[in-house]
Amino acid sequence: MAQIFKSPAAYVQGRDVAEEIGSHAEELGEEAVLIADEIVLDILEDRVLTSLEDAGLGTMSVEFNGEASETEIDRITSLAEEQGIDLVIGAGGGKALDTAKAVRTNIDESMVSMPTVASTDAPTSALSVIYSEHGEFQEYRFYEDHPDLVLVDTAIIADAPTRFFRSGIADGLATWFEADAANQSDGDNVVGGKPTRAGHHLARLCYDTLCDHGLAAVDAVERGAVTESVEAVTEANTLLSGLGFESGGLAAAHSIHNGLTQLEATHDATHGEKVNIGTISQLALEGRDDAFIEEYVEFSLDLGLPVTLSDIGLDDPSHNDLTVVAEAACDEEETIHNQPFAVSSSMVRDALLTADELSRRVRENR
Ligand SMILES: NC(=O)c1ccc[n+]([C@@H]2O[C@H](COP(=O)([O-])OP(=O)(O)OC[C@H]3O[C@@H](n4cnc5c(N)ncnc54)[C@H](O)[C@@H]3O)[C@@H](O)[C@H]2O)c1
Ligand SMILES: [Zn+2]
Repeated sequence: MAQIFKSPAAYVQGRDVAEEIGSHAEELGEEAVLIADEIVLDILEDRVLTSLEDAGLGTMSVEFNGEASETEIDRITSLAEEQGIDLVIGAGGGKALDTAKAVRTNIDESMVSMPTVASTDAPTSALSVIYSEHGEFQEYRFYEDHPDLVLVDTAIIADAPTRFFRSGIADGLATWFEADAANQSDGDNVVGGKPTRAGHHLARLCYDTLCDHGLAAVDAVERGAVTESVEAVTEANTLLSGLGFESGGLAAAHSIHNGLTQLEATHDATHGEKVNIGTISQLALEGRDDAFIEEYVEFSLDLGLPVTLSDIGLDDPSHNDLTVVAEAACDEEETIHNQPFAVSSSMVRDALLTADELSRRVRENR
């Protein structure tokens, strides 16, 4: 199988770049629709539409209802078709962006992805995670095309609740451990090929950037400040993590995350928060040295990330609950089989239990 690397055509990041969207997007279409929920429209609708209109584009906005569901995608697709839209602009968190990607694919036109939180690596990818109207996971949908432009205004990112920013760091830290496992096992990446050196090394750069700048960036975002560390971590959470996971490959941490979503009690934890439990469990599954796992848990605690099952809503989960998680994580379609050794559901359940106990001990000894 060939090595494949894919990415968005352009990435623009900086303080107040939302106001420049017109100059970056003017070649992409003539009639633009902005898809964002009420909170996000409040934050940027005026600025974004004015900039697009100044660049000569026609504009409209559609309020996103909050769920990346088939019904919502169909509703917005019909509106876009009626209005002759040829440029879809998605703004918000992962769900708004995943919805915009699906609408863009339905109408087969251009797309700008505008994350307003650095909470996941969804902004740069060519896939959507689709849910039922009630928020149950349904499927991954893979697309031919990436967004034509990803535009990230770091003033908006720094102003958003810090919890999103921390969650994006967890999603980004996992990227390296998973891409490295996929590389060691000669596994497949998410864009249908083997990892390139670029995919693997961008995942490593993501990890190093987060280790070097994560704590000071969280401090800055707590106060709504934009610093060079915030720029570095925003790029790591968004661009490096996105390219790293798609072109480098996923492995156990995200499969364990997907398994955890089977339990209703975890639904209040963010994507990145559940991924962090997946990462610590992956390290336990791999049999990493005690010192290495403990250092990772310490870093997570310093960042304000969850480390135990009860931190993500699972107080005292039953043996049966953890078996459900572990079995879902080991589904034959899951990326956990990119680990460089055979993985069974009992190994995953025991890794979850071990990671939980180890993290509890590290926290108690602080
Ligand atoms: N497609 C991919 O490659 C990919 C990758 C990772 C995660 N995901 C998906 O992304 C989703 C999770 O995304 P998420 O964690 O961003 O959460 P989300 O999209 O569910 O929610 C984001 C929330 O933040 C609010 N918000 C956005 N910007 C804000 C701002 N500047 N200030 C205040 N509030 C703001 C929104 O109103 C919304 O309530 C899940 O559905 C997950 O499956 C997809
Ligand atoms: Zn993720």
